[in-house]
Amino acid sequence: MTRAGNLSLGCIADDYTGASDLANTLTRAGLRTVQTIGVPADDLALPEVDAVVVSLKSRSIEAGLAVTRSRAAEAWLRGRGAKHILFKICSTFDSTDAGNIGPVMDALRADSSDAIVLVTPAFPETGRTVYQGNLFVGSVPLNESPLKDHPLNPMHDSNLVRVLARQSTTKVGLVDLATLSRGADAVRAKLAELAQSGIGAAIVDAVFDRDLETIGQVALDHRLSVGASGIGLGLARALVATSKAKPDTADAMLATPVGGPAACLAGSCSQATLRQIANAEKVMPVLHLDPEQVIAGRDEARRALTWAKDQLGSGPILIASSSTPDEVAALQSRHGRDAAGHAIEQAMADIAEGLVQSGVHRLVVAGGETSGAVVDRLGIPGFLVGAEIAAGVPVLRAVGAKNGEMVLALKSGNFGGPEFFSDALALMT
Ligand SMILES: Nc1ncnc2c1ncn2[C@@H]1O[C@H](COP(=O)(O)OP(=O)(O)OP(=O)(O)O)[C@@H](O)[C@H]1O
Ligand SMILES: O=C(O)[C@@H](O)C(=O)CO
Repeated sequence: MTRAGNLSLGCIADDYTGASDLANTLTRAGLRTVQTIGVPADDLALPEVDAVVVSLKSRSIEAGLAVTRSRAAEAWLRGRGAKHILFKICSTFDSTDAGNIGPVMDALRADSSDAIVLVTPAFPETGRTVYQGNLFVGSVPLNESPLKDHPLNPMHDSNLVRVLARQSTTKVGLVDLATLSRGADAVRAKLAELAQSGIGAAIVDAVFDRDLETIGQVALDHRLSVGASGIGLGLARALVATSKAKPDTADAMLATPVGGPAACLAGSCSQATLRQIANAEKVMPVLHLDPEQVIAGRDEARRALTWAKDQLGSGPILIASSSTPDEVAALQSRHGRDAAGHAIEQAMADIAEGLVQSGVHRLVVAGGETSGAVVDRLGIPGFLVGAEIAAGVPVLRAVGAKNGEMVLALKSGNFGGPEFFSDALALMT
């Protein structure tokens, strides 16, 4: 292992599951990639890589703090030679009018001196496409998708030009699909025209991977871009095509099994996760936390750990806090959105810590904020990217962890097929 040196690509992800989604995409496209948790300490030994994804937990924190943390990550990545930085946001543009996509983009743009920033959350492999600036989740606009009921950032507007303009100090424009279809030079010309008229950020339409390839080529002319794994794919393909990075796979680094008991934790309340939990009930013991009791104190986490210790010898288990949108809304109206979310995240972190102390070294976590709380508590500094469980969700091998060898899967709430928990455990040997 050597220190990461001359990076082709530096990435700052606003949550941990999003970071592993991006690290997965970059790895599959041929970039040797490592995911770090927070800005790495100087003595963290990292393998020789093309890309580093610094995972932050900055999606739902106060905007000023998100800016400060993102800038610290930016400084570290630029210091390792990264010429281009991708600020990785959620493919469903998770944010509020207070941020944090706009404020972080504005700060990183000021640092990069780019006249205009390309922004696209499109990730066609998972059904996220952008047309005329409107984000679609599968066949429906964002504001009609399950994201309208998100516990932390309900999305009520699918027009990203408007959404981003409300959060940013710059004017926001659009590069539409018709321009994209005319190729990289047409996109360059459109961006120059927008920049000329004082527009500092452009939502870029993308429906197919070929659109992302065009966007990736153009983005490399700039020092900063903003988007989800789709633009990561475009950037990676452009870097590999121009031989700025060597095609490789991380599989060789990840060969040795970890073994031992396995557990799953679900804090995501997305429709996809609720369905995956229902299916897991058929194949493993599932404990549903009582969210009221979680908020009342730490006894609920202790109850869950006692239950888990009795079960772990017989096979994998799942512990879930997840509830339906109506139940989430009722809990939030009694306790406040942030207080409820924070208490449940900390209970999940308590449970994860107890599970690892009981010998669990294979852990699946569903939900970005939930994964952030868990990984922080376990003190894991970084991950190598292994096999792909589902689009956007790889097996992760911890590096430099104080708890010894561990494999994890950090699942974005909306990702994975109906049998995700079993699919993950089958690959996490
Ligand atoms: N029963 C519940 N009632 C209210 N809030 C809950 C409940 N269960 C979990 N939460 C909170 O809801 C939030 C879920 O966010 P999280 O990021 O973990 O999942 P997600 O948004 O579905 O995933 P992603 O960000 O990857 O799309 C967390 O703050 C979690 O603590
Ligand atoms: O882009 C996505 O949808 C995911 O990587 C994510 O960030 C969800 O939290």
